[in-house]
Amino acid sequence: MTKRILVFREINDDQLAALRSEFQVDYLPHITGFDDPEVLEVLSQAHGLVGASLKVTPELLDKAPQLEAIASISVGYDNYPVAELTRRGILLCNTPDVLTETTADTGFLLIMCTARRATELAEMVRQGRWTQNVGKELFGSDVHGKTLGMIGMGRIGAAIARRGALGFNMKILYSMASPKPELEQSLGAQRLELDALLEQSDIVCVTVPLSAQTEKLIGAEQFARMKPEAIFVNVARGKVVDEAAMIQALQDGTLHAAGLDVFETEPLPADSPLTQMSNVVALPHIGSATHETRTAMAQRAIDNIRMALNGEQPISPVNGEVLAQTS
Ligand SMILES: NC(=O)C1=CN([C@@H]2O[C@H](COP(=O)(O)OP(=O)(O)OC[C@H]3O[C@@H](n4cnc5c(N)ncnc54)[C@H](O)[C@@H]3O)[C@@H](O)[C@H]2O)C=CC1
Ligand SMILES: O=C(O)C(=O)CO
Repeated sequence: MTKRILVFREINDDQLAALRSEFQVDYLPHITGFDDPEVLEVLSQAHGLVGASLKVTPELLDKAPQLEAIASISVGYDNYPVAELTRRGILLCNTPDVLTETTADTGFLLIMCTARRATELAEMVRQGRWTQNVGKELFGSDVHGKTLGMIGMGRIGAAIARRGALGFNMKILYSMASPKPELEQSLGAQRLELDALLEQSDIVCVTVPLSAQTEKLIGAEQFARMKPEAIFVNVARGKVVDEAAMIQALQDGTLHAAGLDVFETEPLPADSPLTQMSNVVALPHIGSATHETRTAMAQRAIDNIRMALNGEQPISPVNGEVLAQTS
């Protein structure tokens, strides 16, 4: 029997053709949810799912009785009920590593744009408002030589820290439960408790996954601890931050500026105050969005789903316990 896969994120034509040579593929790259009756019909027959950015709930799994595996085109897997998938013997795979450097580039892009006020000033030029030499009131702040505090020092965190230490001569602080001796050695990184990191950093950058433990990890109390001239950057997940508290801190000057790729609600509602603040650089969740990296992520997901549905060990399983159950 040919297995059936629902693909709900755009992939390249050659990748789709390769999948179609082996599986029956329902290609619905533009759906924004699974509620549509036509989508539910496809879901009820699907053995595999390949996609990203849509919430999969336990209730939805009830409507997908054939489901054997999900290959997310993302490294973050907060959209999936992992314990429930494991309980049902459904394998979940993600795309670590292939997006690390591109997402770190985005993190550094946000650091640079926010510190140097690049988007705000580029907008001034575009609108024909550059009528005199830029004076003090529009100066930014240096990035090189400053202190970069990493909340989360995994793959992406370490790649941002490496850019900071080796390219910009920055002092690196990080907060994590366990030390990273190789980064302390190679980057001179120093591990601190979160509060001390917040108090000492010029730039605070979040790269932790969203989980029950990290939801709203950064709120009013944490913003209050930061230096008044501090810049806050989030390339992880919006819900790691108490967004209302961040907006308040930006409005009352407790927080100097923020560079954000991720938000509590995405797409960011047009009436969010964040869209109007000159001290905010807001990007539409483009951490990994380059041609090269999105192609590599889709390929990893395709390899994962092929292997999973053919009973082989996929490259990057999240809930490997499922494999142990079936072997
Ligand atoms: N903006 C974007 O487009 C993208 C966002 N992401 C987000 O970035 C996250 C991180 O990705 P990777 O670096 O590949 O994951 P990773 O698993 O390599 O790194 C995350 C690190 O955070 C640490 N951590 C967890 N809780 C912590 C806490 N409370 N305090 C300090 N450290 C903590 C973990 O121990 C781990 O070392 C993803 O889960 C995803 O949510 C990833 C790719 C693109
Ligand atoms: O991979 C992820 O987790 C993303 O957010 C998008 O690349």
